[in-house]
Amino acid sequence: MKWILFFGALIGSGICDRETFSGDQVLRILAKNEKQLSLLRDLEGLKPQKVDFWRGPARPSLPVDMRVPFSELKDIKAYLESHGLAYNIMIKDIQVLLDEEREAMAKSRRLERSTSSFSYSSYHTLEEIYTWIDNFVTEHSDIVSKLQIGHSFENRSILVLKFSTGGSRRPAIWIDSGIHSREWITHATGIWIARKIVSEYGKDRVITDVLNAMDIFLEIVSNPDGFAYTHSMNRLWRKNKSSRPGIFCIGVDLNRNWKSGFGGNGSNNNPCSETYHGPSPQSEPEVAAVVDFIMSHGNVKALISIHSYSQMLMYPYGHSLEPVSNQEELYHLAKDAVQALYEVHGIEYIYGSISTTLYVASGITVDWAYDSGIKYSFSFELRDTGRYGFLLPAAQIIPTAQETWMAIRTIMVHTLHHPY
Ligand SMILES: CC(C)C[C@H](C(=O)O)[C@H](C)S
Ligand SMILES: [Zn+2]
Repeated sequence: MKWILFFGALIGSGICDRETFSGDQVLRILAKNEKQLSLLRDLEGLKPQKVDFWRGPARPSLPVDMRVPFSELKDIKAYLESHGLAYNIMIKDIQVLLDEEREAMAKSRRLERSTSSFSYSSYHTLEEIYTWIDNFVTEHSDIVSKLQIGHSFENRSILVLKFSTGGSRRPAIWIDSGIHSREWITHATGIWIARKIVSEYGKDRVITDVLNAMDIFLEIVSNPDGFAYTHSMNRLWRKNKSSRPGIFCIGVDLNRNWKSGFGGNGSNNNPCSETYHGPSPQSEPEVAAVVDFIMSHGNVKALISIHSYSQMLMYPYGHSLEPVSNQEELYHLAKDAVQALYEVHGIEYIYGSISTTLYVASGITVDWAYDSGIKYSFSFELRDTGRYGFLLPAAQIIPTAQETWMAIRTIMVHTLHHPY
């Protein structure tokens, strides 16, 4: 009984309230050389957290975006200045953007309730997305079904939409979004793409051909625990919510927990790091569920894993600078996909292999997919390039989804025309 009173008091006292970010800033730093990059890396994974990399230290030519808590701002700016690290302020006060985002969501929710229609140009909670999935599947039961491929660490269902016009174990395309929970634009894009697939079947020759020959699997919320947490407690949470005895910090970076290159450079064995790889490959139920599903399906021919932000389209490897065997093909396919994306709203993406375009990252989804025989494996980094970062305004959801769709469509049709 005592414990209930204690925890009740704790919650009542606001100690367990949602994290706020008043006065927190996102600094963009241009490191001139490797030494300066390592000075930035030294700030990673400290407890209490001194900085949160939104775009981690990669190469001198790529800017580093770093969220700095208000309480650390003075010290961190002094540290940067003392080491000759030039920076500018990308976001002056994170909480202002968060308040605007929450206000927009509340307004949209009121409208949705009154019109009982789902707004594709708004962000939604986990419960709203799961309800939408059930309604969507009911409405399009001729072509869509809902699969539960497992449960998250906190025992939430892990759901996948299957788009199929028949056959059995047809060659398939896998798309996932939301593996990093704070990348809200990816879930919203996934929802829009689901509706686009059903609306284009029978209209768009390309999509009709794809779905007459292949199945599409779409996992919109790949990290349900983390996503729920971004709504309830910490909007900027990236990892899952797993905890283990004796480990002080919560969560594993689900995009470092895959077998290929596990534990290598570009992942961290510090549980307090945002890129903590976990105790072993596939230790996390959210990753193990996808591995089991794809391996037992055995006929997935393309995998697309959607992240934000930076406006990049990349292919393996992340864990190595070595080119993959069909690098030429992936390069040209990425080029065509990025061109198709550009033609929608004039948004420019860069493209190439992960390790040479962004940074070395080990234990990532697309490296595992490629090494498991899925030769058309891509990772998207959606909008923007840092003006809003993970806090992309909802007004950009539909334009982002429209352009991303054209790139994904390009990859799908290439996969259809190049069976293997
Ligand atoms: C393919 C990888 C490198 C994606 C990347 C990450 O997981 O760090 C995003 C920046 S979140
Ligand atoms: Zn990500």
